Amino acid sequence: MTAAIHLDNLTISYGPTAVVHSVSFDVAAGESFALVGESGSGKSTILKAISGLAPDWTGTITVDGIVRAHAPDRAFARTCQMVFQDPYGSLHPRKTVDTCLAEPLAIHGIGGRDGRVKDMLAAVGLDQRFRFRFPHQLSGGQRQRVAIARALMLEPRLLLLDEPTSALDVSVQAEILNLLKKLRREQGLTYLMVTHNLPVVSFLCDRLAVMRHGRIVEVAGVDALKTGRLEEPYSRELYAASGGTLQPA
Ligand SMILES: Nc1ncnc2c1ncn2[C@@H]1O[C@H](COP(=O)(O)OP(=O)(O)OP(=O)(O)O)[C@@H](O)[C@H]1O
Repeated sequence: MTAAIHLDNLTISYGPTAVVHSVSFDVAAGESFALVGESGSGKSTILKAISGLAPDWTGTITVDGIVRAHAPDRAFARTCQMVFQDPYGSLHPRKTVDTCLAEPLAIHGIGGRDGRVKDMLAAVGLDQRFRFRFPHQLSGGQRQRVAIARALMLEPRLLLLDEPTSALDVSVQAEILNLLKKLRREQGLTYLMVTHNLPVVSFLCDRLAVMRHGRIVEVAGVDALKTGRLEEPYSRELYAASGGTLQPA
């Protein structure tokens, strides 16, 4: 089976500095895969390179069977979308929810605007009365629902999720995690997700890669995380720091 995401020997730089070094992994279609590790280890940079926001990379990036070029690629947006940590920053402050959701359809010349906006609001659990509000008239959780709805407007098969709940209050985090779980099940989505939060990985992911200093230290199934049986010393350190009880590797 073709991997939904295939990264081979991926090295990513900002100017003269490489921050991700020779990273390789596959994410299967329908899988939910997490990147975890300390701050600055290069997790977000991997998502940015896949989505075209960090263009200085070498190696191979294949998404849904198509090898990514370095040039902008409009068709890519219909396959794969990114959701950012801060929904306030990612939504235009002077555009209503309606405009924000309809925009991707207009850009890609897709019809059925009204029906699709209404359906997508319902899919992310937002009442239709939110349709003509502006971002500042929404709560943080509602804004993140809008950001997720916008990402799904073009019916992509993959979502790149960059700390999608870490800017939210704890009580709201659970709602958004439940929503992401439901959407993945209903729409057969593939997730590649960056998070600091190991309980989030246990809840939402099938496998994880642990990163440190721009390299992958370990790839493991979520069972190894749930049972405290990660193998590499750094992964075990990270797990213990999050309050987990280690078992023999
Ligand atoms: N636009 C940029 N220009 C230059 N350096 C950058 C840029 N964005 C990130 N970096 C650097 O690249 C490295 C990796 O950053 P990245 O954001 O990918 O880490 P991360 O693992 O996602 O961290 P965090 O968990 O804190 O978000 C860091 O050293 C960071 O300072």
